[in-house]
Amino acid sequence: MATRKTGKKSSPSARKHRAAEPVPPADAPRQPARPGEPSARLQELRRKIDAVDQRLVRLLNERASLVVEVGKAKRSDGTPIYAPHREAEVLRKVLASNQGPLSERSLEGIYRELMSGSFALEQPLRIGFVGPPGSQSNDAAVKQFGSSVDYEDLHEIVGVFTEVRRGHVNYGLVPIENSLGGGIMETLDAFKANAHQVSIYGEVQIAIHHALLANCQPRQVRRIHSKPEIFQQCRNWLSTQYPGVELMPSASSARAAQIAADECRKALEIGAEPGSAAIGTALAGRIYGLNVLFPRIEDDPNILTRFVIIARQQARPTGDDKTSIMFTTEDKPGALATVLGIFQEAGINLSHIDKRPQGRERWTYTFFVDALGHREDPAMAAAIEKVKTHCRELFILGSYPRSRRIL
Ligand SMILES: O=C(O)C(=O)C[C@]1(C(=O)O)C=C[C@H](O)C=C1
Repeated sequence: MATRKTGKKSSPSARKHRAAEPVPPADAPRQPARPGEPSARLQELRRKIDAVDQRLVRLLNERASLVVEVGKAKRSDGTPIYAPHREAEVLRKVLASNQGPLSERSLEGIYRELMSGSFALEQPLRIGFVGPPGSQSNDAAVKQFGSSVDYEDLHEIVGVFTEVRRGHVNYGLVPIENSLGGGIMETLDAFKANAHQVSIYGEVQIAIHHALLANCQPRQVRRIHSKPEIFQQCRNWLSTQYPGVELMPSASSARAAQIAADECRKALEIGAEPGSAAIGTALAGRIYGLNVLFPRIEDDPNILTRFVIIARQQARPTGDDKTSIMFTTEDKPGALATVLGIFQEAGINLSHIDKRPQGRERWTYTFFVDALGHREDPAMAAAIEKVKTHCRELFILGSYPRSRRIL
């Protein structure tokens, strides 16, 4: 109810007769606002946004109250806090109901952050990643789990497996395949050593973008730090934009950002011109205090890295899943073809295959395949049982929702 200057509340009839503040129609000639002053139209639109925000805050907290109850229910029946099948369902329903103008990418980003907040309401989560902070893996973890969980730099891929296995982190995120370089052998080897205790619980596809980061003007750049393979991925851009610059190899793009920031700071302390830059993620720029001079300088804008989320739990079916299987075949001609043929006969599509030396006998291999479907699907379960009869060893690394979007 409106309150007049006296503080008394006005009666509905009195309000009815008070001349409402004129709201110019959308197509009215724009009243020239005083310099620096928003126009009447802009002010009215902002008032409407404020009113919508009030409703949104109420709805978000209504949703959060339900999530608190979800957390209690999960604790009483031991259901995992992070539920990728439910996350996939929430995102699918939300995006299906989106009529715009908000883009799907924006709406997904909002909901990922909303679900990150849910974790904080249900139970604080710790996510292990391969650092240093600002690495591509850190960028992928934050894009997947949002800002309301704790992150722990476990330095090496094998360290993420170890800490997930020990329960020191709830989930881990490790790179498994890059569209340029293929399979990440440290991850494949880590699965060979941990297949009993760690499962693949989800997957994340990240578009890899490299930015030139520095605290100086573009023309002042004299040396650029980064990983050798990142210099390769930006070779054409570097040769046209910075043909004479000194390229300084570093162990990681995040470390490169740290070094460039330190060199810039030392130069400024002695009054010298800072000339150090790094190629890394925009996240690394934010962490180490470097500006993005040029975003997306990679020669190929379609580089993707696929990460897997590892856990001590198994993900439930969603109807759109993948099953990753690791196996060594018998040492006889055509053994691998026989295994692949079993999936083909079962009408199961294989989306990925990779191999690593088996490690015990020379020229024997451990194979990794991704089959479309969940291990609980009858056709998949039957095919896997048949494949086992042609393998020395077979481990199901995990069944999990297929990643349908690139973050
Ligand atoms: O429904 C659940 O299991 C929740 O934990 C809630 C919720 C959500 O915010 O919608 C949060 C986290 C997810 O992994 C899935 C969904």
